[in-house]
Amino acid sequence: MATALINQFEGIYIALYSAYDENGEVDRERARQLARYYASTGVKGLYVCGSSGEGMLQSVEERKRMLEAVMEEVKGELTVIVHVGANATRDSVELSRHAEQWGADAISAVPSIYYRLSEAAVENHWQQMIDSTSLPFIIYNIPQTTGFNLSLNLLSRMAAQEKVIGVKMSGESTFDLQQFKVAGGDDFLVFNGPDEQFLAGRIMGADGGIGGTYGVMPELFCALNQLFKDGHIQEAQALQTTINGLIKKLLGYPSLYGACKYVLGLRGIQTGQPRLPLLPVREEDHASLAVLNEEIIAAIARYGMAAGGAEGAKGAERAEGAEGAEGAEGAKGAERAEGDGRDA
Ligand SMILES: CC(=O)N[C@@H]([C@@H](O)[C@H](O)[C@H](O)CO)[C@@H](O)CC(=O)C(=O)O
Repeated sequence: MATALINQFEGIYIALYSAYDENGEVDRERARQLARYYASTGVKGLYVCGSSGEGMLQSVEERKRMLEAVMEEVKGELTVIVHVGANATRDSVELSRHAEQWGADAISAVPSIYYRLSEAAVENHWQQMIDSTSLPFIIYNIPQTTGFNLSLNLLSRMAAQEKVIGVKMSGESTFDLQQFKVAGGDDFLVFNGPDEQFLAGRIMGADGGIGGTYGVMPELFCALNQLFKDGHIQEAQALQTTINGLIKKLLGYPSLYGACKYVLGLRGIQTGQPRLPLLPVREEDHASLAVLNEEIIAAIARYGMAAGGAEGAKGAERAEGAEGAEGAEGAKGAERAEGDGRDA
């Protein structure tokens, strides 16, 4: 039963950006288009309204609209995990029930933020969500933004419940990740959070990853995951290095989400600007982001996902630095894809 759960949920999940119109309102059509975009990339699923999805900046109704659009588009095709974490427990419970009604596969939540809560308060907050549906629950541990450090004790208590199937580890310590995997047991899912450490997380016991930058390079993370699964660690390390070069550039902009959303826009997938206080992308960054988009597309082409996961990735490592024909094709593809698809 639990092994079946590991098989059902392990893999690569896009921490989905939310889709807004030009006035910053949740845009159902755009959300559907965004979800559709990922359906053919090889990812396992989507993580909706999490950090990258700005769930904490949205009203309960907006979060419901985002999820509904996603479910309308990819229900049954992709595994959908919904972040239902909110400051007020009652909002989280409402979102949990809504997620179940719409057929989501699992719910997940950070602790309530702002108040310095005791462990007992956070445990109760999560428990209310767990008890409100029959859905599996995945703890979202991201201490650097919530200020709450999930203890091994609380994790172990929670993991003892059948409905608590895993934890998303967005802290930077792979030691913590490993300790949580050991405490939860082989049947307990652990998702890597920091995209820059995906391979490290996998080596230390993660069953997959949930990440925001996956959104602009899902194929690369799928290839990386496959390399790890096939035991090609050297090739995997080379690909993680390539990925990190791209992530480093994305992190160099004042707004990571703005940069990623703009890159998606260049591919014809419009999601609007991030919501304030997250900064919008600056006009002066448009040109360098267009170049970065081409680099990403060229890397995807080099890693030959169309030619098939690990095989393509191995070939890409051999071609690295040699300016292979695939790379040039990828860059041309990027030019073709550019069109007029930019955010206003
Ligand atoms: C702290 C943080 O936001 N971490 C991100 C990463 O995807 C992160 O953006 C990436 O590693 C770049 O640093 C994810 O762990 C968050 C996430 O999955 C989410 O959006 O819910």
